Amino acid sequence: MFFRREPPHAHGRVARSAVVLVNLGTPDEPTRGAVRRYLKEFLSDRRVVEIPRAVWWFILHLIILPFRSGQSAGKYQTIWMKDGSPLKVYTERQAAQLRSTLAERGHEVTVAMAMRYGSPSLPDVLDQLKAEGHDRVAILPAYPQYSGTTTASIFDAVFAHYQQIRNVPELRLVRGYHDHDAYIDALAASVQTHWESHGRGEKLVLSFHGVPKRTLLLGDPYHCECHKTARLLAKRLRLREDDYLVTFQSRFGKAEWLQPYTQPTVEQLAREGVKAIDILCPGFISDCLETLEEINMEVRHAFESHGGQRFSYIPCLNDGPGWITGLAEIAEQHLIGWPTIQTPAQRAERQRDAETGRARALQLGASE
Ligand SMILES: C=CC1=C(C)c2cc3[nH]c(cc4nc(cc5[nH]c(cc1n2)c(C)c5CCC(=O)O)C(CCC(=O)O)=C4C)c(C)c3C=C
Ligand SMILES: [Fe+2]
Ligand SMILES: [Fe+2]
Repeated sequence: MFFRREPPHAHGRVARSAVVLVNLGTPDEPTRGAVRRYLKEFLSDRRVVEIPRAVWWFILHLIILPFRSGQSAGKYQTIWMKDGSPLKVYTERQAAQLRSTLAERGHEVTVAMAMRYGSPSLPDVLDQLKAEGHDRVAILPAYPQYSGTTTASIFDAVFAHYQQIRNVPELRLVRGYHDHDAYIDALAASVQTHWESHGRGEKLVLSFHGVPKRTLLLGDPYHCECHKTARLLAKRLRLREDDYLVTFQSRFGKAEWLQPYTQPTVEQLAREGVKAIDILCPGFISDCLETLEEINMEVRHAFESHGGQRFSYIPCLNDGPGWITGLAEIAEQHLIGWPTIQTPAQRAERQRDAETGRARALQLGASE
Protein backbone atom coordinates (compact mmCIF):
# COMPACT_ATOMS: atom_id res chain seq x y z
CA MET A 1 0.00 0.00 0.00
CA PHE A 2 1.43 3.37 -1.02
CA PHE A 3 -0.73 5.47 1.28
CA ARG A 4 -1.63 4.90 4.90
CA ARG A 5 -5.12 3.64 5.76
CA GLU A 6 -7.36 6.49 6.90
CA PRO A 7 -9.65 6.23 9.90
CA PRO A 8 -13.29 5.79 8.69
CA HIS A 9 -14.53 9.11 7.36
CA ALA A 10 -16.41 10.81 10.18
CA HIS A 11 -19.55 12.28 8.61
CA GLY A 12 -20.51 15.59 10.00
CA ARG A 13 -17.40 16.22 12.04
CA VAL A 14 -16.88 19.96 12.61
CA ALA A 15 -13.78 21.13 10.68
CA ARG A 16 -10.80 22.08 12.83
CA SER A 17 -7.79 24.31 12.11
CA ALA A 18 -4.31 24.19 13.63
CA VAL A 19 -1.14 26.27 13.71
CA VAL A 20 2.16 24.42 14.22
CA LEU A 21 5.10 26.46 15.48
CA VAL A 22 8.17 24.58 14.21
CA ASN A 23 11.67 25.16 15.52
CA LEU A 24 15.01 23.55 14.66
CA GLY A 25 15.24 21.01 17.47
CA THR A 26 17.66 20.39 20.28
CA PRO A 27 19.04 17.40 22.20
CA ASP A 28 16.78 15.77 24.83
CA GLU A 29 19.59 15.88 27.39
CA PRO A 30 22.94 17.64 27.62
CA THR A 31 24.80 14.34 27.28
CA ARG A 32 27.21 13.06 24.66
CA GLY A 33 24.77 10.33 23.52
CA ALA A 34 21.76 12.64 23.19
CA VAL A 35 23.80 15.32 21.38
CA ARG A 36 25.19 12.68 19.02
CA ARG A 37 21.68 11.47 18.11
CA TYR A 38 20.55 15.06 17.52
CA LEU A 39 23.59 16.05 15.44
CA LYS A 40 23.35 12.86 13.38
CA GLU A 41 19.76 13.62 12.35
CA PHE A 42 20.40 17.36 11.85
CA LEU A 43 23.66 17.06 9.93
CA SER A 44 22.37 14.21 7.72
CA ASP A 45 19.85 16.60 6.16
CA ARG A 46 20.93 17.49 2.61
CA ARG A 47 19.42 20.94 3.05
CA VAL A 48 21.91 21.62 5.86
CA VAL A 49 25.07 20.13 4.38
CA GLU A 50 25.20 20.20 0.60
CA ILE A 51 28.24 18.10 -0.19
CA PRO A 52 28.35 14.70 -1.94
CA ARG A 53 26.75 12.09 0.34
CA ALA A 54 29.57 9.54 0.31
CA VAL A 55 32.22 12.12 1.22
CA TRP A 56 30.00 13.65 3.89
CA TRP A 57 29.16 10.24 5.42
CA PHE A 58 32.83 9.67 6.23
CA ILE A 59 33.39 13.19 7.59
CA LEU A 60 30.22 13.04 9.71
CA HIS A 61 30.73 9.55 11.15
CA LEU A 62 34.51 9.54 11.52
CA ILE A 63 35.24 13.12 12.52
CA ILE A 64 32.25 15.27 13.47
CA LEU A 65 30.08 12.93 15.53
CA PRO A 66 32.95 11.39 17.54
CA PHE A 67 34.56 14.75 18.35
CA ARG A 68 31.78 17.31 18.36
CA SER A 69 29.16 15.41 20.38
CA GLY A 70 31.10 15.50 23.67
CA GLN A 71 32.30 19.06 23.08
CA SER A 72 28.78 20.36 22.32
CA ALA A 73 27.31 18.39 25.27
CA GLY A 74 29.67 20.32 27.57
CA LYS A 75 28.37 23.60 26.09
CA TYR A 76 24.73 22.55 26.46
CA GLN A 77 25.41 21.80 30.15
CA THR A 78 26.34 25.45 30.70
CA ILE A 79 22.96 26.74 29.46
CA TRP A 80 20.55 23.91 30.41
CA MET A 81 17.43 25.12 32.26
CA LYS A 82 15.42 23.37 34.99
CA ASP A 83 12.81 22.33 32.38
CA GLY A 84 15.26 21.39 29.62
CA SER A 85 17.03 22.93 26.65
CA PRO A 86 16.32 26.69 26.37
CA LEU A 87 15.30 26.35 22.71
CA LYS A 88 12.58 23.86 23.65
CA VAL A 89 11.50 25.62 26.85
CA TYR A 90 10.99 28.95 25.03
CA THR A 91 9.31 27.34 22.01
CA GLU A 92 6.86 25.54 24.34
CA ARG A 93 6.11 28.80 26.14
CA GLN A 94 5.61 30.62 22.84
CA ALA A 95 3.17 27.96 21.62
CA ALA A 96 1.22 28.00 24.91
CA GLN A 97 0.94 31.78 24.89
CA LEU A 98 0.12 31.93 21.21
CA ARG A 99 -2.72 29.48 21.95
CA SER A 100 -4.17 31.72 24.67
CA THR A 101 -3.64 34.94 22.68
CA LEU A 102 -5.41 33.54 19.61
CA ALA A 103 -8.23 32.27 21.85
CA GLU A 104 -8.54 35.73 23.46
CA ARG A 105 -8.83 37.19 19.94
CA GLY A 106 -11.76 34.85 19.30
CA HIS A 107 -10.08 32.12 17.22
CA GLU A 108 -11.01 28.48 17.60
CA VAL A 109 -7.65 27.06 16.62
CA THR A 110 -5.31 24.43 18.00
CA VAL A 111 -1.72 25.58 18.50
CA ALA A 112 0.96 22.89 18.60
CA MET A 113 4.74 22.97 18.70
CA ALA A 114 7.12 20.67 16.80
CA MET A 115 10.81 20.29 16.07
CA ARG A 116 12.41 19.62 12.68
CA TYR A 117 15.01 17.36 14.35
CA GLY A 118 14.45 15.48 17.61
CA SER A 119 11.27 15.72 19.61
CA PRO A 120 8.39 16.36 19.47
CA SER A 121 8.93 15.35 15.85
CA LEU A 122 7.01 17.08 13.09
CA PRO A 123 5.53 13.80 11.66
CA ASP A 124 4.28 12.80 15.13
CA VAL A 125 2.64 16.18 15.65
CA LEU A 126 1.03 16.13 12.17
CA ASP A 127 -0.28 12.60 12.84
CA GLN A 128 -1.72 13.72 16.17
CA LEU A 129 -3.48 16.69 14.53
CA LYS A 130 -4.95 14.37 11.90
CA ALA A 131 -6.18 11.94 14.56
CA GLU A 132 -7.91 14.86 16.28
CA GLY A 133 -9.72 15.76 13.05
CA HIS A 134 -7.80 18.86 11.93
CA ASP A 135 -8.33 19.38 8.24
CA ARG A 136 -6.53 22.71 7.99
CA VAL A 137 -2.91 23.08 9.11
CA ALA A 138 -0.73 26.21 9.03
CA ILE A 139 3.02 25.65 9.43
CA LEU A 140 4.76 28.55 11.18
CA PRO A 141 8.56 28.14 11.21
CA ALA A 142 10.48 29.82 14.02
CA TYR A 143 12.69 31.47 11.39
CA PRO A 144 11.92 35.07 10.43
CA GLN A 145 14.41 34.96 7.54
CA TYR A 146 13.88 32.32 4.84
CA SER A 147 16.78 29.99 4.19
CA GLY A 148 16.95 26.80 2.17
CA THR A 149 18.90 25.30 5.09
CA THR A 150 16.12 25.85 7.62
CA THR A 151 12.69 26.94 6.31
CA ALA A 152 12.82 24.75 3.20
CA SER A 153 13.92 21.80 5.30
CA ILE A 154 10.75 22.15 7.40
CA PHE A 155 8.68 22.29 4.21
CA ASP A 156 10.48 19.15 2.91
CA ALA A 157 9.52 17.31 6.10
CA VAL A 158 5.88 18.43 5.77
CA PHE A 159 5.69 17.34 2.11
CA ALA A 160 7.44 14.02 2.83
CA HIS A 161 4.95 13.33 5.61
CA TYR A 162 1.85 14.04 3.54
CA GLN A 163 3.19 12.01 0.62
CA GLN A 164 2.12 8.95 2.62
CA ILE A 165 -1.32 10.32 3.43
CA ARG A 166 -4.50 9.76 1.41
CA ASN A 167 -6.67 12.52 2.87
CA VAL A 168 -4.28 15.49 2.98
CA PRO A 169 -5.41 18.54 4.97
CA GLU A 170 -5.48 22.02 3.53
CA LEU A 171 -2.03 23.48 4.14
CA ARG A 172 -0.53 26.91 4.59
CA LEU A 173 3.23 27.43 4.84
CA VAL A 174 4.58 30.62 6.35
CA ARG A 175 7.70 31.33 4.33
CA GLY A 176 9.07 34.08 6.58
CA TYR A 177 8.41 37.36 8.31
CA HIS A 178 11.78 39.16 8.20
CA ASP A 179 10.14 42.49 7.28
CA HIS A 180 6.83 42.09 9.10
CA ASP A 181 5.94 45.15 11.20
CA ALA A 182 4.96 42.99 14.17
CA TYR A 183 8.42 41.35 14.22
CA ILE A 184 10.36 44.58 13.66
CA ASP A 185 8.28 46.37 16.33
CA ALA A 186 8.92 43.58 18.84
CA LEU A 187 12.68 43.73 18.15
CA ALA A 188 12.74 47.53 18.46
CA ALA A 189 10.78 47.43 21.73
CA SER A 190 13.14 44.84 23.14
CA VAL A 191 16.23 46.95 22.29
CA GLN A 192 14.62 50.13 23.71
CA THR A 193 13.64 48.39 26.95
CA HIS A 194 17.16 47.00 27.26
CA TRP A 195 18.71 50.43 26.73
CA GLU A 196 16.35 51.98 29.29
CA SER A 197 17.37 49.54 32.00
CA HIS A 198 21.03 48.80 31.11
CA GLY A 199 22.19 51.94 29.31
CA ARG A 200 23.31 52.13 25.70
CA GLY A 201 26.64 50.99 24.22
CA GLU A 202 28.64 52.69 21.46
CA LYS A 203 27.58 50.16 18.82
CA LEU A 204 24.68 47.77 18.33
CA VAL A 205 25.87 44.48 16.83
CA LEU A 206 23.16 42.48 15.03
CA SER A 207 24.43 38.93 14.80
CA PHE A 208 22.59 36.42 12.56
CA HIS A 209 23.30 32.69 12.21
CA GLY A 210 25.64 32.17 9.26
CA VAL A 211 25.25 29.91 6.24
CA PRO A 212 27.83 28.91 3.59
CA LYS A 213 28.54 31.82 1.21
CA ARG A 214 27.90 29.40 -1.66
CA THR A 215 24.18 29.35 -0.81
CA LEU A 216 24.02 33.11 -1.42
CA LEU A 217 25.82 32.71 -4.75
CA LEU A 218 23.32 29.98 -5.69
CA GLY A 219 20.34 32.27 -5.03
CA ASP A 220 19.32 31.78 -1.40
CA PRO A 221 17.68 35.06 -0.22
CA TYR A 222 18.75 34.61 3.44
CA HIS A 223 21.63 37.13 3.38
CA CYS A 224 19.39 39.75 1.80
CA GLU A 225 16.59 39.16 4.28
CA CYS A 226 18.96 39.49 7.26
CA HIS A 227 20.16 42.84 5.92
CA LYS A 228 16.60 43.99 5.33
CA THR A 229 15.60 43.09 8.91
CA ALA A 230 18.63 45.05 10.14
CA ARG A 231 17.80 48.09 7.98
CA LEU A 232 14.17 48.16 9.11
CA LEU A 233 15.14 47.76 12.76
CA ALA A 234 17.76 50.51 12.48
CA LYS A 235 15.17 52.80 10.90
CA ARG A 236 12.65 52.03 13.66
CA LEU A 237 15.32 52.81 16.28
CA ARG A 238 16.44 55.94 14.37
CA LEU A 239 20.02 54.66 14.17
CA ARG A 240 22.70 56.20 11.97
CA GLU A 241 24.61 53.89 9.65
CA ASP A 242 27.66 53.78 11.89
CA ASP A 243 25.62 53.04 15.03
CA TYR A 244 25.09 49.39 14.08
CA LEU A 245 26.72 46.44 12.31
CA VAL A 246 25.44 43.21 10.78
CA THR A 247 27.53 40.09 11.43
CA PHE A 248 27.18 36.31 11.00
CA GLN A 249 27.96 33.74 13.69
CA SER A 250 28.20 29.95 14.19
CA ARG A 251 30.45 29.16 11.25
CA PHE A 252 30.78 25.40 10.78
CA GLY A 253 33.57 23.68 8.83
CA LYS A 254 36.28 25.10 6.63
CA ALA A 255 34.34 26.66 3.74
CA GLU A 256 33.71 30.40 3.61
CA TRP A 257 30.42 31.45 5.26
CA LEU A 258 28.61 34.78 5.10
CA GLN A 259 30.84 37.59 6.28
CA PRO A 260 31.69 39.50 8.40
CA TYR A 261 32.00 36.86 11.11
CA THR A 262 30.73 37.95 14.52
CA GLN A 263 33.66 37.06 16.77
CA PRO A 264 36.54 38.58 14.73
CA THR A 265 34.40 41.71 14.17
CA VAL A 266 33.78 42.18 17.87
CA GLU A 267 37.51 41.63 18.62
CA GLN A 268 38.37 44.25 16.00
CA LEU A 269 35.93 46.73 17.57
CA ALA A 270 37.62 46.20 20.94
CA ARG A 271 41.07 46.67 19.38
CA GLU A 272 39.89 49.91 17.77
CA GLY A 273 38.98 51.23 21.24
CA VAL A 274 35.23 50.59 21.34
CA LYS A 275 34.59 49.95 25.02
CA ALA A 276 30.86 49.15 25.14
CA ILE A 277 28.69 47.18 22.74
CA ASP A 278 25.13 45.85 22.76
CA ILE A 279 24.52 42.64 20.87
CA LEU A 280 21.23 41.26 19.59
CA CYS A 281 20.57 38.07 17.57
CA PRO A 282 17.42 39.01 15.58
CA GLY A 283 17.30 35.79 13.53
CA PHE A 284 16.68 33.62 16.58
CA ILE A 285 13.25 34.07 18.10
CA SER A 286 14.22 31.87 21.05
CA ASP A 287 17.40 31.86 23.07
CA CYS A 288 19.43 28.71 22.48
CA LEU A 289 22.95 27.34 22.45
CA GLU A 290 24.01 29.75 19.69
CA THR A 291 22.94 32.85 21.62
CA LEU A 292 23.41 31.92 25.28
CA GLU A 293 26.71 30.07 24.97
CA GLU A 294 28.33 31.20 21.70
CA ILE A 295 27.38 34.87 21.93
CA ASN A 296 26.88 35.58 25.61
CA MET A 297 29.85 33.47 26.74
CA GLU A 298 32.40 32.92 23.93
CA VAL A 299 31.99 36.20 22.04
CA ARG A 300 31.68 38.13 25.33
CA HIS A 301 35.01 36.63 26.43
CA ALA A 302 36.61 37.51 23.07
CA PHE A 303 35.45 41.15 23.34
CA GLU A 304 36.60 41.51 26.93
CA SER A 305 39.95 39.87 26.34
CA HIS A 306 40.69 42.32 23.48
CA GLY A 307 40.11 45.40 25.64
CA GLY A 308 36.31 45.75 25.58
CA GLN A 309 34.73 46.68 28.90
CA ARG A 310 30.97 46.39 28.62
CA PHE A 311 29.38 43.62 26.59
CA SER A 312 25.63 43.82 26.89
CA TYR A 313 23.65 40.87 25.53
CA ILE A 314 20.04 41.63 24.56
CA PRO A 315 17.95 38.44 24.98
CA CYS A 316 15.90 36.99 22.10
CA LEU A 317 12.19 37.76 21.81
CA ASN A 318 11.33 34.47 23.60
CA ASP A 319 7.91 34.71 25.28
CA GLY A 320 7.87 38.47 25.86
CA PRO A 321 4.27 39.77 25.64
CA GLY A 322 5.06 42.19 22.77
CA TRP A 323 6.36 39.33 20.67
CA ILE A 324 3.50 36.94 21.42
CA THR A 325 0.99 39.47 20.10
CA GLY A 326 3.27 39.90 17.07
CA LEU A 327 3.34 36.15 16.51
CA ALA A 328 -0.46 36.06 16.84
CA GLU A 329 -0.77 38.79 14.16
CA ILE A 330 1.50 36.83 11.82
CA ALA A 331 -0.49 33.63 12.46
CA GLU A 332 -3.82 35.46 11.99
CA GLN A 333 -2.76 36.70 8.55
CA HIS A 334 -2.23 33.12 7.48
CA LEU A 335 -5.54 31.93 8.95
CA ILE A 336 -7.58 34.33 6.83
CA GLY A 337 -10.44 32.53 5.11
CA TRP A 338 -10.41 29.60 7.52
CA PRO A 339 -13.44 29.33 9.83
CA THR A 340 -11.54 30.04 13.05
CA ILE A 341 -13.64 33.03 14.10
CA GLN A 342 -17.37 32.54 14.33
CA THR A 343 -20.34 34.31 15.77
CA PRO A 344 -22.50 32.13 18.07
CA ALA A 345 -25.07 31.94 15.22
CA GLN A 346 -22.44 30.69 12.74
CA ARG A 347 -21.18 28.18 15.28
CA ALA A 348 -24.72 26.86 15.85
CA GLU A 349 -25.28 26.59 12.09
CA ARG A 350 -22.00 24.71 11.62
CA GLN A 351 -22.99 22.32 14.40
CA ARG A 352 -26.46 21.82 12.81
CA ASP A 353 -24.83 21.10 9.41
CA ALA A 354 -22.57 18.56 11.03
CA GLU A 355 -25.51 16.85 12.72
CA THR A 356 -27.55 16.79 9.50
CA GLY A 357 -24.57 15.25 7.68
CA ARG A 358 -24.25 12.59 10.37
CA ALA A 359 -27.99 11.79 10.32
CA ARG A 360 -28.03 11.52 6.52
CA ALA A 361 -24.98 9.24 6.59
CA LEU A 362 -26.73 7.00 9.12
CA GLN A 363 -29.88 6.89 6.97
CA LEU A 364 -27.77 5.84 3.99
CA GLY A 365 -26.12 3.21 6.14
CA ALA A 366 -22.63 4.73 5.82
CA SER A 367 -20.13 3.86 8.52
CA GLU A 368 -19.17 6.64 10.90
C1 LIG B 1 26.31 22.56 9.32
C2 LIG B 1 25.75 23.62 8.92
C3 LIG B 1 24.75 24.45 9.58
C4 LIG B 1 23.91 25.34 8.90
C5 LIG B 1 23.89 25.60 7.42
C6 LIG B 1 23.10 25.96 9.89
C7 LIG B 1 22.12 26.92 9.61
C8 LIG B 1 21.27 27.49 10.55
N1 LIG B 1 21.09 27.10 11.85
C9 LIG B 1 20.16 27.93 12.46
C10 LIG B 1 19.71 27.89 13.78
C11 LIG B 1 20.31 27.14 14.80
N2 LIG B 1 21.42 26.36 14.69
C12 LIG B 1 21.69 25.80 15.92
C13 LIG B 1 22.71 24.92 16.22
C14 LIG B 1 23.58 24.35 15.29
N3 LIG B 1 23.74 24.72 13.97
C15 LIG B 1 24.67 23.87 13.37
C16 LIG B 1 25.06 23.84 12.03
C17 LIG B 1 24.44 24.57 10.99
N4 LIG B 1 23.43 25.48 11.11
C18 LIG B 1 25.12 22.94 14.39
C19 LIG B 1 26.13 21.85 14.17
C20 LIG B 1 24.44 23.24 15.56
C21 LIG B 1 24.48 22.45 16.87
C22 LIG B 1 25.24 22.99 17.94
C23 LIG B 1 26.70 22.81 17.80
O1 LIG B 1 27.18 21.68 17.87
O2 LIG B 1 27.36 23.83 17.57
C24 LIG B 1 20.70 26.25 16.86
C25 LIG B 1 20.66 25.96 18.35
C26 LIG B 1 20.14 24.59 18.74
C27 LIG B 1 20.02 24.39 20.22
O3 LIG B 1 19.89 23.24 20.60
O4 LIG B 1 20.04 25.32 21.02
C28 LIG B 1 19.83 27.09 16.16
C29 LIG B 1 18.59 27.77 16.68
C30 LIG B 1 19.73 28.87 11.47
C31 LIG B 1 18.71 29.97 11.71
C32 LIG B 1 20.43 28.60 10.29
C33 LIG B 1 20.38 29.23 8.96
C34 LIG B 1 19.81 30.34 8.67
FE1 LIG C 1 22.70 26.18 12.99
FE1 LIG D 1 27.72 27.64 17.73
